[in-house]
Amino acid sequence: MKIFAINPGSTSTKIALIQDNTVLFTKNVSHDASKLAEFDGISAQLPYRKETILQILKENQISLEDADAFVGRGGGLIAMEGGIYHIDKLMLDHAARGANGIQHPAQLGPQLAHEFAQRYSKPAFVVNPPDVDELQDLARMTGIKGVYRTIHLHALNLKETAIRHAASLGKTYQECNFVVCHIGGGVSVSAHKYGKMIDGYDIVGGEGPMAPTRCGSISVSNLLRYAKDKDLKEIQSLCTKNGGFVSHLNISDAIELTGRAKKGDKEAEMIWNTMIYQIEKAIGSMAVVLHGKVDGILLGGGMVHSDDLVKQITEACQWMAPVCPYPGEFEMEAMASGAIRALTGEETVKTYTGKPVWSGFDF
Ligand SMILES: Nc1ncnc2c1ncn2[C@@H]1O[C@H](COP(=O)(O)OP(=O)(O)O)[C@@H](O)[C@H]1O
Ligand SMILES: CCCC(=O)OP(=O)(O)O
Repeated sequence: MKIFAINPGSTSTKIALIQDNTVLFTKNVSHDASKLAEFDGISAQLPYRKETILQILKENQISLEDADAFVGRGGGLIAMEGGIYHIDKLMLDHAARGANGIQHPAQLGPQLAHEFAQRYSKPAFVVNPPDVDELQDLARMTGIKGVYRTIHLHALNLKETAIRHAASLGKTYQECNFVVCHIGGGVSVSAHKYGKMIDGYDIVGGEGPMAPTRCGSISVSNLLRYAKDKDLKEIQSLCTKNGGFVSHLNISDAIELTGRAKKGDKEAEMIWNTMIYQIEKAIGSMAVVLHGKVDGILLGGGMVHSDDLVKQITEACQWMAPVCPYPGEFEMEAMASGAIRALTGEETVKTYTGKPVWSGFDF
């Protein structure tokens, strides 16, 4: 079966044509930040991202006529169970307007997959979007009455990495406990207990470790002091695109940051080591969530290509469980294999309800 997968990210659009387990064609287009800044809101980027994809297909003489399904990374959706979802009218509406209040390019995924699927009259799916919420009750409560936690993170890659690592141990995802991280443009750290992601962070809401484009957790009073004479939008953008490395040095590229550190830039070195330190602390807290019964600490994402990052995390965390690096991501393959499971009937396809998967405590 041939699947066309579309993964719009904060700085890139990744596409792949995958047949069964073989990647026939893949391309990662980086977008100039100033080009993306021209658009007013994420959904306004849709025609530009679509045109970019059509151009690549044309240049590489790729036909989608015989694709069996189209799959997009989801986003902008109301908290939902993990799984494979039909892209329907309600999902499209929520993705287009960012119904969860977050603006992230992942919400273009369903819209793009739907447009291609319509063109070729084929089905369209979303697999484990960032809005997957399988939190245990204890992870939902906060210290403010009426305010409850929900999470937005790299659910697709976290779950796929866990599924693959479990298989490498001769087990299923449902038989293992893992702390799983995605260390890329955003940084996700999560606890997976017997096939459910029971805790994690809202990495577009200002939770978790600092990341190249995100400020991460910060004390409320520090933030209020900082925000006193600033616009709310400016503060929100620290949580999604202008925090972290960008706030400090106006760059998001970890290769450049570590390059500067190697040349003796003490500030760059401190920022790099601080991010890693915060990731280590987050891993420790997720190991506690699992009561120390951890079959592995799995590291995915682009920055896991850095030997220094893997070495530091391994030294700090290997006393808890084996640290296993998976540099890069399995997002394209995860989307395609989800679509194949949907087409073969191996996994039931869910319908997006637009209602939060959790609606409050009974007390
Ligand atoms: N060899 C490397 N060393 C350090 N950082 C790297 C390396 N390769 C890629 N990266 C960094 O990984 C980040 C992008 O990760 P990626 O997982 O692709 O992002 P996203 O989560 O946005 O898809 C960038 O900051 C990039 O500089
Ligand atoms: C919306 C959460 C997923 C995420 O942060 O993705 P990127 O790292 O690609 O921006």
